[in-house]
Amino acid sequence: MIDFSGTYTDQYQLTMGQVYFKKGEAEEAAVFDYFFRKLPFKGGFAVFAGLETLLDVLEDFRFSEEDLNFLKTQNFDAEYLQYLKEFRFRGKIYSVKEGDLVFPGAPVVRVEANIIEAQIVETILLNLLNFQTLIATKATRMYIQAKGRKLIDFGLRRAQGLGGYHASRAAMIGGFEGTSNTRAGRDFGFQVSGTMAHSFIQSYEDELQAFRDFAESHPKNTILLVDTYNTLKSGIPNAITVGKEMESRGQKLKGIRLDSGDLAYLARRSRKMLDDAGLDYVKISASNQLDEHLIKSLLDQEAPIDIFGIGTSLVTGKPDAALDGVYKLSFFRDKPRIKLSETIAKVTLPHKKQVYRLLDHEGNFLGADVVCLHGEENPEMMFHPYDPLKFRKVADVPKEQLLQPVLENGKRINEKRSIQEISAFSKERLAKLPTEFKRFFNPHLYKVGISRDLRDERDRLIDEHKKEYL
Ligand SMILES: Nc1ncnc2c1ncn2[C@@H]1O[C@H](COP(=O)(O)OP(=O)(O)OP(=O)(O)O)[C@@H](O)[C@H]1O
Ligand SMILES: O=P(O)(O)OC[C@H]1O[C@H](OP(=O)(O)OP(=O)(O)O)[C@H](O)[C@@H]1O
Ligand SMILES: O=C(O)c1cccnc1
Repeated sequence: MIDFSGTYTDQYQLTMGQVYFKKGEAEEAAVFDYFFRKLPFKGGFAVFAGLETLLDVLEDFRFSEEDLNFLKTQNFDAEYLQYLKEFRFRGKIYSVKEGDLVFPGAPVVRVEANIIEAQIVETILLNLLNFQTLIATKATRMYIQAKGRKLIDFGLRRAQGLGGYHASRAAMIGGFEGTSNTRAGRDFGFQVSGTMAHSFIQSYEDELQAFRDFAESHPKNTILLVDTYNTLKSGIPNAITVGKEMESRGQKLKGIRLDSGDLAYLARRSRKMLDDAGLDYVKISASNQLDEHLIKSLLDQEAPIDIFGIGTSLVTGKPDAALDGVYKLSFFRDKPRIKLSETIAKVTLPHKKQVYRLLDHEGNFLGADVVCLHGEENPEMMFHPYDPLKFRKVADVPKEQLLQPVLENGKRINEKRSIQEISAFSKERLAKLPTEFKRFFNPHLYKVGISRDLRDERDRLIDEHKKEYL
């Protein structure tokens, strides 16, 4: 759908690449970590999404003729352009499983590749993972509040341009059951659904005829929009007339949609009118600037709404514009690397690393991940990343290893997982997270600590760098 060839990047990746190439360092091995620093939506968790999209892109990543012709105009050297012509991503990637819950400070993805390859894929990796993780997290927050009601993505028209395409994918991972986005349905294999716009009703002289024609044309999938003129005096009575006519033809009206006014009041009144007419099977759907807070509020008001249609707040991640995920070098030319910062929380963690999730004896999440050196089998202690007074013994706590190889020599190790599989897995993981991390207000802080060996290595490198400036 979108052409993700070589120029879909920040140009500094390519300019740095030329320097490595000219210095003969193209084959030097590097390790980068993808992680984020802050949970969006003041929430207690994030849902990792976008991995399969990234793997699709990386398996096929190359510079097209058009890319190379453009780069010729950007003052790159001819030999380097020849190198880019043959460029393939041949690296290895370790990752948390797509759909899993992830937390600030712990590596979510580790890229091991030669320095040029690892650098060139940075932008696309961040672009895909940051956005889909943000939207899958938002969708999951709505899924939790909807308590089993159906969620439909209506967002394409309100999305930030092409972002709507991947927003629909991420929404499905988060627990949406359908989308109005036909292209996303085509490409990702999930349910596409549609009701009708106000323009359709407006185009008729009377609402009833508009409803009748639609029902005749789409008898298996008729959801009537009832608020164009007057929901209770016109929309619902006309929907009941059409529902009855459909019954006489052996068909069933699927639903009605409320799109303005007091949705709780109107849903209650509509439900009663439909039930009294014997149309208790007709579903009530609601839309109009909804988000997780309004879904909660409507259900707290006991609004009998079966389906929520959500656009803007879902696909834009409102009110958080982006996930702040970053990609940092942790190992290069056989040496651990660190990035220093005035802010201690921003000092990066050196070395190839692994992440362990702490579990209770039933396999539920305890509420902490430990980042350690790759190869540490069972970290014994977990330290707060920068508060020396906070640590705990974790040697006897059951753990699971989160970073698993997913790509080797540029090719997937396992079969591509379907969205349905990823979404189901995500719900399994969500069920393992204690409720205090899922509440809206002041959720419990999920801890991400570091092992003793990793802490010592980081501190040693900080000292080493500091000495240079004494
Ligand atoms: N019972 C309710 N409790 C809380 N929020 C509600 C309730 N009913 C509707 N809302 C929300 O309140 C907002 C109302 O929006 P708005 O002021 O634009 O009214 P409207 O009904 O869309 O008006 P208009 O008739 O001009 O389209 C929407 O976000 C809607 O989802
Ligand atoms: O969560 P939201 O961003 O509100 O997205 C959903 C809205 O989009 C549509 O309205 P629109 O006015 O675009 O079209 P319409 O004429 O069909 O109502 C729909 O009727 C919802 O109100
Ligand atoms: O199918 C719908 O009802 C729909 C689709 C997109 C936006 N609003 C509504």
